[in-house]
Parts: sequence; structure tokens; C-alpha cells
Amino acid sequence: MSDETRLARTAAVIPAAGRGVRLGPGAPKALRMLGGTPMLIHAVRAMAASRAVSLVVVVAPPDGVAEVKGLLGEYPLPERAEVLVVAGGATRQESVRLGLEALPETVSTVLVHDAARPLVPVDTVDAVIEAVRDGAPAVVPALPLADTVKEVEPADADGGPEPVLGTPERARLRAVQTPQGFDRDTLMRAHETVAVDGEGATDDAGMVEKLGAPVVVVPGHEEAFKVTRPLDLLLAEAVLARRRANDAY
Ligand SMILES: Nc1ccn([C@@H]2O[C@H](COP(=O)(O)OP(=O)(O)OP(=O)(O)O)[C@@H](O)[C@H]2O)c(=O)n1
Ligand SMILES: C[C@](O)(CO)[C@H](O)COP(=O)(O)O
Repeated sequence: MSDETRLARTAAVIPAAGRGVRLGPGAPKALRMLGGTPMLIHAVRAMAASRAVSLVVVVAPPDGVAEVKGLLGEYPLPERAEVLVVAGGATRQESVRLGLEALPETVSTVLVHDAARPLVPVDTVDAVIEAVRDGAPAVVPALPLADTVKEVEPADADGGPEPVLGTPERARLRAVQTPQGFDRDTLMRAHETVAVDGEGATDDAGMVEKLGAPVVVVPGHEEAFKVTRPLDLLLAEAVLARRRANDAY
């Protein structure tokens, strides 16, 4: 372990072990290209852009650790942040836990950031870190919703019409993004004690909520959207092209 790893106070864990089924056939999503650079490299750069982040732990597809290490050597990254690579698991929750296990003891603030959110601006990253350092045990960036949301009784496999159960008051709803920021001990406790059935937790803050610890929201950013479906990749290419045209990237 290097001196830098030993001294790290704020680290980012990047779960990047998903297959990207909703994006369609191809390489694991984090390794797909965006503006000629793998999505994962954008995500690592986005975390390392914060001067507070001195360690990034990339959680790679279990059969892709060597490939990810190769990519990290191939594309330029800020020297300030050290990057470690570990193998991920079958669910996002498991991948995050494996990333957390790689953190040195000196880390007190942890960000968890989806590789699938490659374009999050550094101001959002810094706002999350600042809120954790100001004393919040768990912080999520989030945006108000543009659409009205219905709660439904999900259809069976036949895909028939779904009965509506209610319409939550939109003003109280937020769409949650990453990086989510945590006091390290709180997040570790959540991953050690909170069990979530089936596919596992869809976000880490939800696990902290189950502990009964407070979670707060700070403003997210439109460009921190998640690349999930093919249309998202088109949008990400357009955002990146605009940044490059403005010389902001
Ligand atoms: N076993 C898994 C599953 C997901 N992830 C990561 O969690 C983030 C958010 O997940 P999502 O967007 O759902 O990615 P995928 O699981 O790859 O997508 P899909 O559900 O369409 O297969 C991604 O950066 C993904 O790589 C992970 O590290 N390990
Ligand atoms: C963590 C997350 O990005 C917050 O919006 C989201 O919950 C990940 O969900 P997914 O089902 O793994 O895409």
C-alpha cells in the first residue's frame, strides 16, 4: 500500500461491475465508449476532479479486472488521486461492499458513484463531500421530478393495464443521483447489517435509511444522469460534444 493510500481521508468507490443489460448487447456498460473514451474513465476523472478525493476504488466486472487495469494505464488521469481495482459481485450492493472492503483505515468520508453516471460535474461532487464533512452521515444529490408519478399494482407477465393505487405529491419527491456521500462508519455498518432481498439495494442511502440514520438531499445536476438505455448514451454524447465545443472538458 502506498503512502498516499495510507493517508487518504476521502475516497470514492465506483461500482462498475454491471453488464448493462438495458443498454443492449455489447461490452459491460462501464467499458463502453463515450466520446472515444470508456465510460468508466469519465467516471474516475469526475471523482478525481475533486481536490478532496485522494483515492478511487474501481469495482470491475469479475472477469474484467485485468482489462480495467489496462484501461486505467492507457488513459490520462490526475496524478493526485490513487486508483485501486477490485473485482465486483452479482449485484450492485455486493459490488459496493467489495469496494468498501478495500478502503484503508484512514478513510473517513466515502463517496459511492455509479460508473454509469460519467458526466457528473465536480461542483456536485464537492457539494456532497462538504455536506458530509459538515456532519451529515449520509448525503444524496437529487433533482425534483419533471413527470407526475403514479403508484400502480404492477402487471403480470401478460403486460395488461396496471391499476393505479395513487398519485404521490410531486413536490415531495426527488430523483436520486450519485455520488452519494457517507461517513465511513455509517456506510460500513449499513453494509454489514442491512439485508435486502432479491436484487439487493438499488442505492446505498436507502440502506442507511434502514439503519434509522438521517439522510439528507443536496441539489443534483441534470448532467449527472445515469446512462441506462440507448437514448441516454445519445444524450451523453451530445452533452460531451457541447462541453468539448465550449472547451470545458
Ligand atoms: N453487479 C453489479 C451491478 C451493477 N453495478 C454497477 O452499478 C451501477 C448502477 O447500475 P446500473 O445502471 O443498473 O448498471 P447495470 O447493472 O450495468 O445495468 P443493467 O441493470 O441494465 O444491466 C453501474 O455503474 C454498474 O456498473 C455493479 O457494480 N455490480
Ligand atoms: C444508485 C442509483 O443510481 C440512484 O439513482 C440507482 O438507484 C441505481 O439503480 P440501478 O437499478 O442499479 O440502475
